Amino acid sequence: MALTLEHVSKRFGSLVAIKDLSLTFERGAIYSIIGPNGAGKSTVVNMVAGSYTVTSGVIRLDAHVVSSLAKHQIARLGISRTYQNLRLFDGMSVLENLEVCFFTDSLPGLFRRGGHRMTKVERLKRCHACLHDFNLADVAENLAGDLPYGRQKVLELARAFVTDAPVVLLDEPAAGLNHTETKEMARRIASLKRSDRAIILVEHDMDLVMSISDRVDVLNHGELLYSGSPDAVRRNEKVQEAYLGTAAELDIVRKLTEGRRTSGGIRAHAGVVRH
Ligand SMILES: Nc1ncnc2c1ncn2[C@@H]1O[C@H](COP(=O)(O)OP(=O)(O)OP(=O)(O)O)[C@@H](O)[C@H]1O
Repeated sequence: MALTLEHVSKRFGSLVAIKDLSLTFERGAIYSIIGPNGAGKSTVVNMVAGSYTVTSGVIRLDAHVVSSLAKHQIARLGISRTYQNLRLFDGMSVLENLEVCFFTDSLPGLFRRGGHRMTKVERLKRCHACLHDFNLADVAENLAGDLPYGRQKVLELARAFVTDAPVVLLDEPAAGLNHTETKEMARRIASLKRSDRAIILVEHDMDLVMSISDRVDVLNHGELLYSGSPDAVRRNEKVQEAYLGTAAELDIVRKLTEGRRTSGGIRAHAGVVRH
């Protein structure tokens, strides 16, 4: 039982963002997709979640072809996600931000469990358990927009898990976090690994990626450059050449600028560090 990408390609006009990509993600593991800026990582997440259509190929969740479904149908099947940039409802409370995840009819892209409409009591019980698990119970009634950035990232994470989705896509969960918060985020994500769930993350922080991933998939120019265990990826010369050398340099920049809030993390593009 798995999420599979079978010969998936994505074009934006003349640009081939993803080229003939085939990957399988089984439940019970944490996967990371890494690669240079523009490699196609977010495009993969966006295709799986239904934000982008595929140009060719098929994406399946078990027996379901998800690549022909709308975003809210995919969410309902059990694929939830976070975004590179926070997408919380700032004017709603922390608790309400979790509650809305159960209504996909009115809010496409958010998740309602397998077509079963839970009672309000069931939903609230689940949300409160989630607040407790994610250490957010003390701010349940606060406005999401009033939380410090680090806790907003935790809330965003909690939203992806509150509905118990079997596939969770995390797009740069550590973007903009300082070193301590990033370590805490890594610990938190690792603790969310379960035999009935696949966690797939796109992340530039190599310490986080290497410390929690069961498998790392390296993309370069929209193609799979290498796939393997963190150790194997670290040792691979092609990966070092295409990405990890740059990532190590970036890590130095990140540490120097640690704790500064950014919209999409501190990332390099053609040698330019963006804030
Ligand atoms: N909606 C879009 N329209 C046109 N081009 C796009 C769109 N989304 C992505 N692209 C292009 O597709 C390529 C892959 O982009 P993508 O965002 O998937 O890369 P990435 O690996 O996630 O990069 P980053 O690490 O910077 O987030 C890039 O050349 C990007 O400019």
